Amino acid sequence: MSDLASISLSRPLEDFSSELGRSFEEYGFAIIRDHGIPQVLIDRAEALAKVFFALPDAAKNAYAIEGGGGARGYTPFGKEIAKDATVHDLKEFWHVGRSLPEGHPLAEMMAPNIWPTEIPEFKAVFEELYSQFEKTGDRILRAIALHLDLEEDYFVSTVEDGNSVMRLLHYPPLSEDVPEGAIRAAAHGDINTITLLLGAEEAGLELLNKQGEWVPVSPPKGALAVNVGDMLERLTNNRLRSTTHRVVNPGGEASRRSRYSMPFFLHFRPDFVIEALPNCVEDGETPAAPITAHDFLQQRLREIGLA
Ligand SMILES: O=C(O)CCC(=O)C(=O)O
Ligand SMILES: [Fe+2]
Repeated sequence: MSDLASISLSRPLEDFSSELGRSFEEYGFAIIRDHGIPQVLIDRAEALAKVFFALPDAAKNAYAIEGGGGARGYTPFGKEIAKDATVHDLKEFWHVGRSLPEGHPLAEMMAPNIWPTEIPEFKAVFEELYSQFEKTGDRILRAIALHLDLEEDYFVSTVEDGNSVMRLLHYPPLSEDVPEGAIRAAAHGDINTITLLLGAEEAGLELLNKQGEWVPVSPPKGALAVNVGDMLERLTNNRLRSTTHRVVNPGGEASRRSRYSMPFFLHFRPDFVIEALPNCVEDGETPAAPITAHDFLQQRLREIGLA
C-alpha cells in the first residue's frame, strides 16, 4: 500500500508546500483535500458527463474531429494508445480546452471548443469547472515553486493562456471480448506540467513506486489526485519525476460497472521554452535540450496515436 495521506490545501502555503514536496519526491503524486472546487459543481459535472456518454454512438461520433489530434470534443472508444503499448485503452473521452477570445495570438495553436447541443448546460458547467481547476492549479504551482526554492509566483507567467485540457473520461463496463492485454488505461506518464484529477474514487488507478511496485491511488470522495507531468520533470531536470501510472480492469461486480473520472492536464503556454532550471542542474550534468511546450506536446501526441 502507498501511504498517500491527503494534504489540506487550506493550510498556510509554506506548510502545504513542504508536505506536497515530500509526497512528490516520494511518489510523484499527492492527494489534496480542501482544494476549493465546490462539491456541487463536481457532482453537476459528473452527472453531465454521464448524460453525454450515454448518448448513442452516432450522436457522440458527430463530435469526433477528424485530424484534430483529439484536442477538442469526442474521442471514441479504442482510439488512444499509450506510448510503447500494443493495444488500445478501454476508454472514451471528451476534451474541453481554453476558450480564447477571437483573434488571440495563440488561437493558431489552440483549437476552439465545441459543445454537445444535446446538453444545453454542458458549456456553462464545464467552463466553470475549467476555471476552478485553473484557480486551484495556481495555488498548487505556488507551492511547487516554494518547494523548488523559486519565487512563489514563478509559474504564473509560464501557464498564462496555457494549453490546459480538461478530460472527461468514461471506461465502459468490460465486455466479454476484451483484447488480450488491454486495460482501461495502459501505463503512461502524463505529458503536461501537472495533472489535477477528480472523480477517481472508483478503484483502478495505480502508480508505479520507486521500488517498482504498483500501488493503488484511492482519493476519498471529492479529493484531488495531483501528479507531476513530463514537462515539469524536464523543467526540473528529473528532480520531480513524472510517475508512471495506469488504470487496471476490475474483477467481479465492478467489471460490470462504468468508471468515470475527470483529469485536468495543466499545460504551460505553448511558446514557453522548457529549459532545465539552473538550480536543478548539478555540476557536470547535461540536462535535456530546451524545447517549446508546443513542440514537446506535438512530439508526444504523435507517439500516442492522437496526432
Ligand atoms: O482515470 C484515471 O483515474 C486516470 C486517467 C489518466 O491517468 C489519464 O487520462 O492520463
Ligand atoms: Fe494519466
